[in-house]
Amino acid sequence: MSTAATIDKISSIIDQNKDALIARLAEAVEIPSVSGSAKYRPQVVEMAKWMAKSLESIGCENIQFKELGNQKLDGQDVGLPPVVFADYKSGGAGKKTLLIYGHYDVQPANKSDGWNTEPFKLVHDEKTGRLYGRGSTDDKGPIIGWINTIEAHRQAGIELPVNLKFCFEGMEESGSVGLDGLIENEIKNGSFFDGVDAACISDNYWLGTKKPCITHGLRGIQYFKLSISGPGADLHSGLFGGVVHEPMSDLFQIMSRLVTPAGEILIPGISDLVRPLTDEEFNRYQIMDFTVKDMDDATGSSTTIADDKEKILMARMRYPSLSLHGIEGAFSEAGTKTVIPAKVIGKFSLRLVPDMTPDKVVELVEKYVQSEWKKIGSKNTLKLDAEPGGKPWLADPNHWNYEAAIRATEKIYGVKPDLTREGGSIPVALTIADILGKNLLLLPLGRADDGAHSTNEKIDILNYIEGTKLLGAYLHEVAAATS
Ligand SMILES: C[C@H](N)C(=O)N[C@@H](Cc1c[nH]cn1)C(=O)O
Ligand SMILES: [Zn+2]
Ligand SMILES: [Zn+2]
Repeated sequence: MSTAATIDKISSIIDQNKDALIARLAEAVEIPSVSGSAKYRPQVVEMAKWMAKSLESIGCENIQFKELGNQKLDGQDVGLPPVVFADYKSGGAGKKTLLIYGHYDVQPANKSDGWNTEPFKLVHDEKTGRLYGRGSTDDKGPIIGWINTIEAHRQAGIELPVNLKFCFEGMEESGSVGLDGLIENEIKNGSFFDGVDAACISDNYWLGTKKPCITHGLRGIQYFKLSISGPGADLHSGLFGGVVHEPMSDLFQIMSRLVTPAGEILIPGISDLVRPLTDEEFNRYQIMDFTVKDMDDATGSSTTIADDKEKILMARMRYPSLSLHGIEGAFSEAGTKTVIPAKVIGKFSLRLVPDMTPDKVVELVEKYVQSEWKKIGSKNTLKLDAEPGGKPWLADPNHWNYEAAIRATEKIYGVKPDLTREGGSIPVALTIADILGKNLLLLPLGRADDGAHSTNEKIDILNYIEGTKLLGAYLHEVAAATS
């Protein structure tokens, strides 16, 4: 059978399976595998077991739970969720082997954050053809897409044209703690990664809502927690307002000196680390199929800082950013409590681009925050904690892995995909690319307006089903590619 006929046959089985594939995603969404909170750790482990069971059901072998030890979280000592390794051995000599990475953990979600539906229940909106639920697009839909496509091959009696090695982690949304070390150790002492020819991750999004893309870069991330404490307990502002240095006023001072409302990072030395823009790179932004409206649709507003396409694209893909995320310990409920919080923790992060490194960023931020703190002259105590960082990643797209993904996209969607860089971060990407020394590609399923990390996260059924077909088509195009 020709590659095109095989892809058609697999695609028609995926279409027939549609309801079952939605039910599979629903099962996964119902497990609240939130990695960032100690309270949900048992559910993250439950999700690892669910993954292992699903991988076994489609014929994977050598399924292993790689334990990573413990971590301190929310003041407790909790076990890290395991990394799930599995092999899909297709048999037959001379087949390529692909490493597939994904994550089974999710960001936190509460209905009270502003969700229209229960976040850990997959809700099918028949009118729009959308599936709402935490993890639907980030990253449960995509990782289940791999399972779906293998299942369709087995049902069609078509051998997979490549061997697969799966690496699914449960800590991606919380800094991928322990994963780099595990991979390094496995390469030194184990054999799981032997024979890998290239790698693919499906864990990002199209640039807009209509046109697929493939992605050759990610920003890195460095997250900070800035604690300011002073009074021995929360105080009455009538009795102590104007009398003591207030932790919250100090924190606002420091936080407001990190970034301007126009997004300019105020920390000296950061912009010097950014790789200069070349004409060739600028040309890539000019030809990307993207409008300001696409960004407005994705944000549900007209609030872009820049008004032209190239500046918006570069702000997301090639420049660093600094975002303020929240304040722990501050009064945040409805009503008018007149309290002076005794301790507040400001949360902020920087997205990193080539040639920034987490270590260098931590050094610059620490130096700046300490110097600003001295200027404030408060008697309170400041402590800055840096979370584990993730480096940026940029790949050369002139590789058979990318050519295969382009052809697969053309077959499924009938268009040549945009070649993009992603603004988000996948800390392990650089490890896979550098330590394994193999080409890595990002092949997204979801759209820009999916609301990953946000309220009402969704994946369109079209993206989930066509995306499942795309992953299958990609495997066939990889097999057909001349390396
Ligand atoms: C791009 C990927 N789907 C994702 O959302 N990654 C997270 C990773 C993260 C979260 N905290 C630390 N790293 C992201 O980019 O925020
Ligand atoms: Zn993700
Ligand atoms: Zn995410």
